[in-house]
Amino acid sequence: MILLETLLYIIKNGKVLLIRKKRGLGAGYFNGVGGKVEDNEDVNNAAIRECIEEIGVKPRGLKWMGLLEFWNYDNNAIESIHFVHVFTASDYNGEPRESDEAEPLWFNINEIPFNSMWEDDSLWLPLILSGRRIYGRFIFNKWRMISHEVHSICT
Ligand SMILES: Nc1ncnc2c1[nH]c(=O)n2[C@H]1C[C@H](O)[C@@H](COP(=O)(O)OP(=O)(O)OP(=O)(O)O)O1
Repeated sequence: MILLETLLYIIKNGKVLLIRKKRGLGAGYFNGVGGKVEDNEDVNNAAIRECIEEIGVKPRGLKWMGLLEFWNYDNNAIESIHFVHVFTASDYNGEPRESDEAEPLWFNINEIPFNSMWEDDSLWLPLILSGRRIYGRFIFNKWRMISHEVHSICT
């Protein structure tokens, strides 16, 4: 199964808006807003749609910040490959609100709750939050990370 997905981080006044995911893959973890890109949708519009659906705000000032690959194995068999386009946004319209998918919460940029996030996040999210564009590839077995690589994208 190959999936095309998005992640979006709204960064404003030295804080980043994360969600506590309430259901599905990664439930209980903090993450950016995001999810699967739909048919006939580009990745920018998917990132905007997921943000509106999950926390009720329309992000503004979107910047493409990189591509992450998550390869998940179940022992020797590939279970899923996720190609995830990552964005930041500098502002938004509306007021963040909870949905059945997500609870939005602001964190200081230097107080990200990495202990309650996907294991890979601490390897790349600080780079994105400092304005670097990146490519990352993370290999998991049953969603436990077994190897990784992270590179800055030359601009
Ligand atoms: N390992 C890792 N680190 C950080 N982020 C993620 C992962 N694996 C992941 O899947 N993700 C991200 C990528 C996506 O943004 C979400 C998963 O999206 P999901 O909730 O499955 O997609 P939706 O389209 O919102 O879900 P449904 O509507 O189908 O329930 O996690």
